[in-house]
Amino acid sequence: MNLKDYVTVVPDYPKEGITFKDITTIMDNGEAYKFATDEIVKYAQELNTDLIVGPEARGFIIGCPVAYALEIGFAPVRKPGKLPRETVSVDYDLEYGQDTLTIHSDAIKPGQRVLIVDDLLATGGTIGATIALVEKLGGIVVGCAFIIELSYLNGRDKLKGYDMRALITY
Ligand SMILES: O=P(O)(O)OC[C@H]1O[C@H](OP(=O)(O)OP(=O)(O)O)[C@H](O)[C@@H]1O
Ligand SMILES: Nc1ncnc2[nH]cnc12
Repeated sequence: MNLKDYVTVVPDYPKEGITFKDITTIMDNGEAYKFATDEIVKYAQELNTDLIVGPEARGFIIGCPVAYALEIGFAPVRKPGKLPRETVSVDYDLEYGQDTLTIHSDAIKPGQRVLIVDDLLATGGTIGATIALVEKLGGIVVGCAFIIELSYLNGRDKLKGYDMRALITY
């Protein structure tokens, strides 16, 4: 299957000059959504993953079915004020803004092999912050998986030394 055929490219969203890659047209096609999930499941198996960690909101859409298929846990990374118990947090930059991410302090057991899953790698800010959160809690980041990588934003340069897998590259 050519997964790229299922991505919808939206010019000038959410701001002029940003070319938005919309994955909802992967998700609303059962075959494409399963194909994308299965590819990440295979990658997670190669890495002997113990736990999936995904940033809100689109990291949940991709990460949760991967965790379900592998019968392992999923730990959510969320924007501030959304997790009810003690958290750790990290500030980060986006392609179009700035934000903070948090995770429950007890979400990861020290030494757990964590695969980080998100829909898209752009500048790498979100994944850099998610890596920092996992490592603060003593987790081992074994890899990062995406549906899409925007290689022209050079996100990988910020994330040297980490194994990365993207299903589609622009
Ligand atoms: O590599 P980066 O430059 O950090 O950008 C990638 C992130 O941006 C988007 O999320 P966004 O923060 O827009 O939140 P959403 O998933 O809640 O829409 C996307 O889902 C990634 O998580
Ligand atoms: N260009 C883009 N398309 C979709 N999601 C994004 N998140 C950050 N940049 C994005």
